[in-house]
This record gives sequence, C-alpha cells and structure tokens, in this order.
Amino acid sequence: EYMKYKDPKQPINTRIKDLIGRMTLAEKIGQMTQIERQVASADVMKKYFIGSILSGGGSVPAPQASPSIWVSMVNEFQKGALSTRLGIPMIYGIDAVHGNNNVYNATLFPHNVGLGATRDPDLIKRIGEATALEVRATGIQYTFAPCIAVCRDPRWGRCYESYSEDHTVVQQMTDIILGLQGEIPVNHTKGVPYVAGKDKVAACAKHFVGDGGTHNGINENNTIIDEHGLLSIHMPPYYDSIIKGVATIMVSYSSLNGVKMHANHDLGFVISDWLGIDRITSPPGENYTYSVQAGINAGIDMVMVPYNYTDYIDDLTSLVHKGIVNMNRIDDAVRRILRVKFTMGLFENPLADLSFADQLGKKEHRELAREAVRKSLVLLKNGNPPNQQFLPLPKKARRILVAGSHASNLGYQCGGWSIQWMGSSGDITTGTTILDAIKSTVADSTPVVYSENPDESFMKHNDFSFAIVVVGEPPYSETVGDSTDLTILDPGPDTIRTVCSAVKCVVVIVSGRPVVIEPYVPLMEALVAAWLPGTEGQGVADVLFGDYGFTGKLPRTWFKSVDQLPMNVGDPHYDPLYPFGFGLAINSS
Ligand SMILES: OC[C@@H]1[C@@H](O)[C@H](O)[C@@H](O)c2nc(CNc3ccccc3)cn21
Repeated sequence: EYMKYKDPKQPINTRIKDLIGRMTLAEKIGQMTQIERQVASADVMKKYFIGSILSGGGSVPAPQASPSIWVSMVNEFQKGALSTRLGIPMIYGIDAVHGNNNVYNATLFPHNVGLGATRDPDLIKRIGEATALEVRATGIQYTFAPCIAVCRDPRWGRCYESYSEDHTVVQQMTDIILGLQGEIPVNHTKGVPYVAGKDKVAACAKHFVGDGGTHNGINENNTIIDEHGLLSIHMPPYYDSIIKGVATIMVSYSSLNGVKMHANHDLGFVISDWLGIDRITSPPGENYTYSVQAGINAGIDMVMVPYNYTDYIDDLTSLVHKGIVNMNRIDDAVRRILRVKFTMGLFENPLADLSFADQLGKKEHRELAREAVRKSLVLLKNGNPPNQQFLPLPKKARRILVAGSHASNLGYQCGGWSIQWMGSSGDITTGTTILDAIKSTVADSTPVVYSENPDESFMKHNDFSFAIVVVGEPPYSETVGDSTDLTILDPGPDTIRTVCSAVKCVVVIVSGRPVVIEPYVPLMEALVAAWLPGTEGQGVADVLFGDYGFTGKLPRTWFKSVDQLPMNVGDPHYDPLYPFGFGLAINSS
C-alpha cells in the first residue's frame, strides 16, 4: 500500500513526519544504535531494528578483502535491515580518514598534518571526491571524517589527524566535506545536511569540541579554556563544516573545563565515539544506565555502542518508559538520523553494487595522492653557508646511498589508521616506498645503494656522491601516540650521525608531527619534513630530484625543545626552531 515516506517525490520533512509517525519505540531506539560489524548479522538487524553498523579500526571481513567481499558483507546486513516492518535502510560507517585506509589496495593519502602543509583547499576537495569513490567501492556510505581538531600540542597522539594548530587552516580544509558529500546546490538551505548521491558519502566532523586542546596534549583528557578561546580556536571549523552541509558530528571523548563532551548539551545527527558514553563515568561503564541517560539527554542522537547493544537498547527503553528520557528527545534524534538517510537517497538506493569496484586504488587517485605528497613536503634547510643550496639532487651521480628506518617501509610512511587501527611496519598494502621512488627517479646509470643503518666501517669503505637519510616516528593511534619526548625512532639519530658525518646528506623526516631534530641540523646539508605521506612515496622523489619545487609551509610550529611545549604561533614566548608558516623554496637561479 502507498506510504508517503517511501515516495521520493515527497518533501523530506513530509517523509520524516510520515515515517516517524509509524514507528514504535523499539524501532526508534534501533535507529539510534550503531553496532560493530563483528556483532552484526542480518538477524540482529531485523530483530533489533539496528540503524547503523561500523568497522572499527582494522575491522575487515577478511584480510586483504576485495571490494566484492566488502559489498557482499554490507548488502547482507542491509537485507536484514530492509526486511523489518518499515524497511528503514541501515548506514555503514568506517574511518576513511586518509583514503579508505582499512581496505587493502586503497589509495592512502597523506594524513591531515601533511595536507595542512599544502594550504590547497581545492586539492583537499579532490581528495574528498576520490575518497568517496573508494569508500563506495566497498559498498560503504559513511565515513568518520574529517577530523577537524585544532591540535595545539604535538605531544597529543592524534596530532597528525589535525590539519593545523591554526584554526584558519583547518577551516580552509573543511572543503574536503564538499568532495566527500558533494557540492551544495544553490537552492539548498545552509546548515542542513547534504549528500549528493551514490558516488558520495556522508561525512562526520570530529571530535566535537576541543579534542585538540586537551591539557598537555593528553588524549581524551580535559580542555581547560575560556569561552573566547573555545569559540576562537576550536569552534570555528564546526561552523564551516555545518555551512558546508556536513551530515554528522562526532562527540569528543575529552572534557571541556571538567565536563565530559559526551554528557555536554546542540546539528545533522550527532554520534558518540566508541564506548564514548561509557566513559562519561570513571571508571568507564560503572553506571551504564546513567551513561545512556546523560549521553542521550545531552543531545547524542546515535550511540556507537559498539558491542553491548542489548544493554543500550534495554536501558534507553526503560529510561523512556520512566520519563527520564523524554519521547521528544527520542523523536528529535530519530528525525535527524532519518533526515541524513533520506537526503542521501539511502531509501532509493539501499543496496550497493560493484559499479565502483574499479575505483579502489585506481591510477588517477594514486596520481592525486602523489600530487598531495609533493605539495605537503616542507623544506626546512637547504645548504650550509657559504655553499650553494644542496637540493634539488642530481639524477645522475656516481653512487647514491639511501639509509634510514623509514626509507623502505610502506607501513611507516602510512602511519596510524592504515590497514590496522594503529598501522604497522612493512608491506601493509600496495604502494611505493620512498626507496623505490628514488630508484625509479634517478638515471639508469646511477647506482642506488640501500642500507637501513650503516656503520662507520661501511661508510669508510664505500664512496657515495651523497646520501638520503629517511627517519622518523613509528605508526601510532590515539593514546598510544601520546608522547612527552617526541624523539625520532632509534636508531634514527645514530643513522643521521654516522651517515651525515661521512658524506653530504639530506634528511627526510617521516612523522605525524614535529620531532626533536635541533641537535642534528648542523650535521646535514638539507632537511625535509615529509609528515605521513601514505602509499604514494613517488611524490617525495619528485621533489627531492627537482621535477617539482617545494611549496609546503609548516602547518605547525617546529619547537627547539619539548620543554617549550605547549607553544603556538601568536604566543608571547614564541621561540621556535622553525615557525608556523615556514618553508623554503628552491631558488631557480
Ligand atoms: O573507529 C571509530 C572511532 C573513530 O571514528 C574515532 O575517531 C576514534 O576516537 C575511535 N576510537 C575508537 C576506539 N578504538 C578502537 C579501534 C579499533 C579497535 C578497538 C578500539 C573507535 N573510534
């Protein structure tokens, strides 16, 4: 029989009103529930009216799963959702934060800190477009990106997920939303969620608010800041995201002046973080009923449970029956969720197909990533006076040495949130290491010798024209990445000392943030910040050997010593090694 909510010709508000009027409490609470794929099945979807599923970091249907395996899994769950009385489609979310990074063979773009160095919003928008296609290749319609944190202290383990310490750079980079979700039509009401269609995905501005301003960069900790500081530093990127039609906003684990954001009171829909409401109490989960009450009444619309969904559903149901959570709050939450699902056409196209399968890791996207790598490189030193500049390197040379822990390690150059939640070392996916990039860039007649950590004898008994030393940080995510010393992974410093005292060298730093480098700068001819470039290492060689110039500018202050932290551009005691915005160019004379 005809039902208004199923009619795409009806205005969205009419469809929402009609559908919500038909829904039972159980169906409404189901929409407010997001579960992890490991506890999901078609039967669970049908029985509990679940509205959303996610892949946590590294959670894949099979190692190196192909697009067709992903699509089959997503469609299996979707058929369960569609078999419910009202047939409300589910939405599947994943952290595609630098490409569809959990998926083998996906293009992994530079992490956000590197994209901030490009100062190129159009590039970032194109990255959003490519990312949307590679997410849809796996049948997924929703990504927990962009992270629009304004990281104020590089000791924070998630600082590489932040575009910049300067909110204006972060605001510029919210253009990625237009790539992920699609450009907003002129007649679309500003601030209302917008997702164009089958080749676009719903996005998620995160983590609301002040995640990048926690005390001493301690993850999930307390952001102590006055209203002016909050509204002038951390909030502005949310205005830009909402104006650009962002579909969802994820709440931060962190607290604001002692109040947990997950329990703090006002968008598309608001989603909690993983176990986010459990962490309202300390210890987490101590009083789950209270967590549900506080979270939902604070304005969370969908909870990323992600495992104990029957507790969540039972607790919320009884809170509503007791009138502790008002039905108006439930209806508000469900309306926001349905608005996103209707506006993105999920009711008309609930099932994925393989029409985007060839988008995964396709050449054009890798070339785009390579362009992003080129533009993300920041030249910090080039030559020791009175000599001429050292870079660009000649492609023809007698013999080149490539050394360092990060020269031939795809996992290291991708960083966290790469195939595994915390990333990992070695050949994690398809791509080009910096070593391979150098080899394919130099003249055929030029020998390239690779030694990860050569000793003095090796250096003494070998003759090189120059050396490229690639060192930096190991991959990390979230709290594991919190650091108070910010040192380069051993034996990086030794490699710099041993190689650069024996032959002229350029040091390339692969890191998620500024690291301790000041003691070694005098030893080197040139210094390049490469951040976390992702799979397309060719972009590094493109610039080192002069096929392209250096255009990157520091998106963050590079400190002299960690004792100076926190230290941001504009601070009175500003005494950096290299200031925010710094970046040398090759003079073409
Ligand atoms: O992966 C979902 C979210 C992510 O979008 C948030 O940015 C981040 O804060 C976040 N942390 C976790 C918890 N970490 C986790 C990751 C993989 C397996 C188990 C736990 C999940 N999530």
